[in-house]
Parts: sequence; structure tokens; C-alpha cells
Amino acid sequence: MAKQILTLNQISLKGLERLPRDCYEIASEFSQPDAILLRSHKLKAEDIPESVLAIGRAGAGTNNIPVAECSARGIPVFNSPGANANAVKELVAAGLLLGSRGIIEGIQYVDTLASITDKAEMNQVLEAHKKNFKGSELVGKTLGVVGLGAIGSMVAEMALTMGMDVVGYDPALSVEAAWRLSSQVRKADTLSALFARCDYITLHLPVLDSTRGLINAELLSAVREGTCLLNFARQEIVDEDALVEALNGGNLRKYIADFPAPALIGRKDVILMPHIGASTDEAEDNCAIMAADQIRDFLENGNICNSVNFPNLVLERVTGCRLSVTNANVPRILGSLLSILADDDINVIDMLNKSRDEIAYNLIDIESHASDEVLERMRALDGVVNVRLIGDCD
Ligand SMILES: NC(=O)c1ccc[n+]([C@@H]2O[C@H](COP(=O)([O-])OP(=O)(O)OC[C@H]3O[C@@H](n4cnc5c(N)ncnc54)[C@H](O)[C@@H]3O)[C@@H](O)[C@H]2O)c1
Ligand SMILES: O=C(O)[C@H](O)COP(=O)(O)O
Repeated sequence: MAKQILTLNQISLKGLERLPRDCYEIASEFSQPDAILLRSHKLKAEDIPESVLAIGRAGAGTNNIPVAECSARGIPVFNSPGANANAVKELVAAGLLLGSRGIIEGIQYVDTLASITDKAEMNQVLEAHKKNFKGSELVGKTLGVVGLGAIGSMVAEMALTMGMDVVGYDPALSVEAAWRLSSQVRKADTLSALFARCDYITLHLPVLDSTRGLINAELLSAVREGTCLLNFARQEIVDEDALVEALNGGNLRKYIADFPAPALIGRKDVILMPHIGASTDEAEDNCAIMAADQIRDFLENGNICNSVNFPNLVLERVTGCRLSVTNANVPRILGSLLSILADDDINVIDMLNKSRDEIAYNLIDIESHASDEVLERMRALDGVVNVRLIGDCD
């Protein structure tokens, strides 16, 4: 029977094409879907049908998904790390230029000249006024990058090529991300040290309990005169009252962000974009392809790649008959699962078990069919969250 994929946002066709129509039905309404694909749709736990086995976010941030509830229900949540990083990096480049030059004000001024019909007169007027739109260059200025993952590391690299000095802060930097980072990026030991020494500061970290309101009054009051803050990460990371106070105080010269808020719209010192960081053809394709491939590999093989709540686990298929089991990460469950198989004379050919936080996940390749009764005995074990028989075992 075809598997049903519920899409809660428009997902690029290039991604949906990775799910062959003879095996997958895709629609924006299903009552019992096997998996969900979405972008920024705010998904509530109560709206996830019982049938859902996996959720794929075609994008980076998963703060729109109730990840903790998904973990408790044994549902892996996948995202698309790095797939839209270049799109965001390019928009940050635009943000830096909008923050350093009078581009927007200049364009708005030119629009006011529409009533002048004589070219020479227009030229004379604008040449007299262009001094009002003077900016400064990025070369030699210091950019602070908060969060040096997929996007932050690309932004840092780009800023270096533009002649900026780059300072980075990331207390949770992965080894892989550290390898990607240019050695010219200087390390700030604290966020306050970074905020106190930069002309431009750009945020590229996820919103988590620990980062909500992280950019607070204390940090914002310590910025150098003329500092420009860019936020292409998430609105919630910046304390809005503190931001408004810092802008009113004058030291923070500009706030450039991808997240409009009523209190910020219309201010001359704020430039807001409508959450378009990842809105390029390329990023939408990349994210959708990655999310669809990951969902397909999970549904067809139980493999897990780029989950934000489950361990990564990929086991090469050696038999048509595979069990995937999610259980609490406590002792003795694995032994009990294997005993149930042994009691039914089912031989295990290959298996892999990995854990992440409170979740343990297993793929067990077996030589012969496991009956419904065997599966039910496994499901009945204390601490087992779900058991799935994948594939054709005959
Ligand atoms: N504007 C957009 O359209 C858009 C597009 C893509 C991503 N984003 C946002 O940008 C965020 C980052 O994306 P990414 O792809 O670079 O993710 P990533 O996971 O590759 O990198 C995030 C980095 O932030 C670091 N970090 C975590 N806590 C931190 C803290 N307290 N201080 C400093 N660094 C911290 C992590 O260690 C990691 O290196 C996403 O979570 C998402 O919210 C926005
Ligand atoms: O976290 C992300 O990837 C971005 O915020 C992009 O969101 P979008 O897919 O809704 O554009």
C-alpha cells in the first residue's frame, strides 16, 4: 500500500519527486498520514495523527515542531542542516551592505524625484542631495558572528573575503563545524566580549530555552557607538524591549532582521524582511530534497540521518526483514527484545543500537518473519515506545 505524506507547507517539487508516485501519495490533507513534511508551519502536538512515524522539516529551525512530545511518542524529527545556509549567507551580505550604506534611504529619495521631468534638473538636485546618503565601507570593520554552524561559518568566511575582521562565539561548536571554520576567525570567550568589540554583529544560533532572550539589555547596552545588529536566526533570541531601548539610546545604530514585529515596523533605524532568508529556488530545492530523502530512508529502511531528537543510525540492508524499535534508554530492554526473538527461533543477522538522551533506537535484521504475536510481545515490554516491521520478509 502506498505511504501517505502530509505536506503542511508548499514543498519544492524537486523534493517531492524523490518520493515515487507508485509508493507514495502526497497531499495537504490526510487523516492517517505516515509522515509529515513541512517548513515553518506551527505544528501542535495534538494535531499530529497517531499514524505519523516521522516528521521532516525542509529547513534548519525546528522550533515550530513540538520536538519533546515527538520524542515521547517515538517520532523522529528530521531537519535539513546546511541546505539553506548559502541563501541566508547571501542575504546577510545584503544586510551588511544595507547597514553600511544609505541604499534604502537613497532609493526612497530617488522615488521622490518623479515629478521632475528635466534630466539636467534631476541630476543637479540629486547631486546636491547625495551627501545625505553617505555610508562607510565594510573593509577593516569588525564583524561578530554568534553561532558558527552551517550559516555562521559561511558568513564568517564571506566577511573575511570582504576584508572584515571576524570574531566568533559558539560555546557548543561541533568538531565538524570547527574543521569548517577559517583559522582567521578570532574567538571571543564570552558573548559580552564579542558585543563590546564589534561594529556589526550577526546572529546564527537556534532558538532554544537557553537562547530565548539571550541578546538582552546588558549586552545591548554594552555595544560600541554605531553598532549594527543583524538577526537572520530567530526573533525570540533578541529581547524586544531591550532592543528598542538600545536603539532609542543611540549606541545601537541599526537593527536588520528577517522577523518583523509591530513594535519595530516603521522605525528609520530598523530594516525588516519578511522571513525570506531561505526563500531561494536553490535553498527550497536543497531543503526539500534532503528532507524527502531522509523521510524515505526512514520509512523504507528505518535509517536515521539528520534527526534533531533521535541518534543517527544507518544500517546497510542485508535482508528484506527488519525491525525498528524505539525504547527508553535504560538497561535490559535490548536483552528482553532479543529474548523474544530467540524464543520464537528467529535468528538475528545484523543489528545496531544507539541512544541519544532518553531515547534508544535499534535496527534489527532478522532471518525469518516475525509474527504479529511476536511484535505485540515486544511492544508490551516496559519502556518500549514503538516496534515496526519494515519490508517484505517472505
Ligand atoms: N532567516 C531564515 O530564513 C533562516 C534560515 C535558516 C536558518 N535560520 C535560523 O538560523 C539558525 C542557525 O542555522 P544553522 O543552519 O547555522 O544551524 P547549525 O545548527 O548549523 O548552527 C547553529 C550553531 O549555533 C550554535 N549555538 C548554540 N547555542 C549557542 C549559543 N548560546 N551561543 C552561540 N552559539 C550557539 C551551535 O553550537 C551551532 O554551531 C537556525 O536554527 C534557524 O533558527 C533562519
Ligand atoms: O529555519 C529555517 O530553515 C528558516 O527559518 C527557513 O524557514 P522557511 O523554510 O519557512 O523559509
